[in-house]
Amino acid sequence: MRSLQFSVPLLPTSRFKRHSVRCASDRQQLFNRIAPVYDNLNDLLSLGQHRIWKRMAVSWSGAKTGDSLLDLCCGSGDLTFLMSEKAGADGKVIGLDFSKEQLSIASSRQYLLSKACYNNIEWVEGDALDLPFSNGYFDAITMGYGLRNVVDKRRAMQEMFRVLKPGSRVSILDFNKSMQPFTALFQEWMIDNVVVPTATVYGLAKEYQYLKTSIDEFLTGKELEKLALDAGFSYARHYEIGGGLMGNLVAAR
Ligand SMILES: C/C(=C\Cc1cc(O)c2ccccc2c1O)CCC[C@H](C)CCC[C@H](C)CCCC(C)C
Ligand SMILES: C[S@@+](CC[C@H](N)C(=O)[O-])C[C@H]1O[C@@H](n2cnc3c(N)ncnc32)[C@H](O)[C@@H]1O
Repeated sequence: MRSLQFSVPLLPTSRFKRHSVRCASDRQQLFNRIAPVYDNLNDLLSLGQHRIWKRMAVSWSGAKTGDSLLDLCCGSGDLTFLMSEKAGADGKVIGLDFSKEQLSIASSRQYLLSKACYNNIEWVEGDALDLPFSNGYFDAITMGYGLRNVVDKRRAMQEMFRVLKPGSRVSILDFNKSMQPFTALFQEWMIDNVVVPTATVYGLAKEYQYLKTSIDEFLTGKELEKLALDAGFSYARHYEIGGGLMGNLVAAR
């Protein structure tokens, strides 16, 4: 899975195997199962809007040419590819995920899309709760639809803080747990009446029903800002996007 164009100081990967995987293994299996349809369903269900939200997330990360960048919970790589375009040939990008199936799709997309700058990408199978990187290594981090899915959000935020350089930013895109009753009801209605019925066609009803539970159990924008400040970030601001259905937390170390 790892490409060998450049070498990032990875800590021994056995750390990944020792921690968190077992308790997170249901989620890992869920993301392995949905991998074959994940990209198509995102385009269909969001009417392509997720591509705009992802561009916004990358722009908020402050990533620039020559940077060392990290895309956490990269899945099939949408944000990693956008980060790769920002970093350019002199930069490097790591896409990290714990789902082998998602990483395998990401890696084949890298090959099929065959843009020269994508040579700066390395795919790493690993745990967002126990990052195999040294302190203060990255110039910017993105995480798209990942924080809601990790079993320990506080730990994930602490790990992002640890591997970021002082002054650098993390940009975290996810569903917004809205405080507006109409937005929250509309979001729930969309999942019950559009998302789950569509996923049912592919035999993935349960996997997409999980979306609703995970949003219920997620944090509001204000709570996310507090989580980041508690983890040590000096600045944190949550923006509602996509008509309030989505949110993006920007935090600076
Ligand atoms: C981007 C989408 C889903 C990502 C996604 C995230 C997860 O954590 C999952 C977990 C388990 C299974 C699947 C996923 C998963 O696919 C698609 C989002 C679609 C929205 C629910 C609906 C968007 C509605 C509108 C078309 C947007 C209108 C915006 C307008 C500006 C008001
Ligand atoms: C909804 S997908 C998002 C994929 C991609 N970032 C995007 O925006 O389309 C969530 C991803 O988080 C990954 N994930 C969840 N918990 C993780 C963890 N503890 N460590 C690494 N990856 C994790 C899953 O395997 C899955 O690929």
